[in-house]
Amino acid sequence: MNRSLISQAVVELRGLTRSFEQGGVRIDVLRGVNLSIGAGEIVALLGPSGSGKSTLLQAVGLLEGGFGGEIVIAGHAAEKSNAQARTELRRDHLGFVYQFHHLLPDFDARENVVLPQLVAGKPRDEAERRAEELLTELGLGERMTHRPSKLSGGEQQRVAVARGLANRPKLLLADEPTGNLDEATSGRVLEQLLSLVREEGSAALIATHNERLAQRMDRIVRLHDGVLE
Ligand SMILES: Nc1ncnc2c1ncn2[C@@H]1O[C@H](COP(=O)(O)OP(=O)(O)OP(=O)(O)O)[C@@H](O)[C@H]1O
Repeated sequence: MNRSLISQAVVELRGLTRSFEQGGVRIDVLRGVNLSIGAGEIVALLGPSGSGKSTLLQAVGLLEGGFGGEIVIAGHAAEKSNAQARTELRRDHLGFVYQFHHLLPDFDARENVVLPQLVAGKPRDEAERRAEELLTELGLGERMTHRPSKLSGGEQQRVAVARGLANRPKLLLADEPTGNLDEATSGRVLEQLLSLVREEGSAALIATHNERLAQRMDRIVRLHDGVLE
């Protein structure tokens, strides 16, 4: 990676560790993970089941405590921040897409993309324009007023992608974002996610089991024995 990317890193992990107790046995899942992701860089996170991909994404997403080491988000030392500051870092810099869409069932597709923007303080008309632009880009122009239950699995995940990007995050975190879709749909949705993330200029860290699609990203990192290789 060149120097300009390092200086603009959206996330830097230094010596990240995490252990869990299972049945009285301590498991060291992350054993000193180092990672730097530059602005606009799309990184595939690979590793066998149980290797700690979700745990790593939770650390970067500032969703849980209990980690050792340093987590720097857009130049801010997150592991030293209090809960309020971490919430602000999450809101201002990070977007999320999960394996299961987690859309709000009582709201239509557009409103699901509008709501996080309102929470971030954007005026409603602007938030609606942004939601419509993203959903149209993802081929959901005709589906904006559908509730999640009236959408296919692939459509639901595309709405979740739009929601994850709605606040123009510097970094999109995606944990097997198409893991619950059949292979053909998964491929199409991941293609769309990648092209939209590129267009938007966000960086992304995407956990996936799909080696073929991982090859299309800027870089592949692999979790093995608790470290990245
Ligand atoms: N809250 C927890 N308490 C105890 N053990 C946990 C907890 N969260 C994760 N683990 C353990 O940490 C290890 C890594 O889990 P993680 O979900 O991060 O792996 P993963 O690579 O995302 O797996 P998969 O590809 O199957 O989703 C597993 O052994 C898991 O059982």
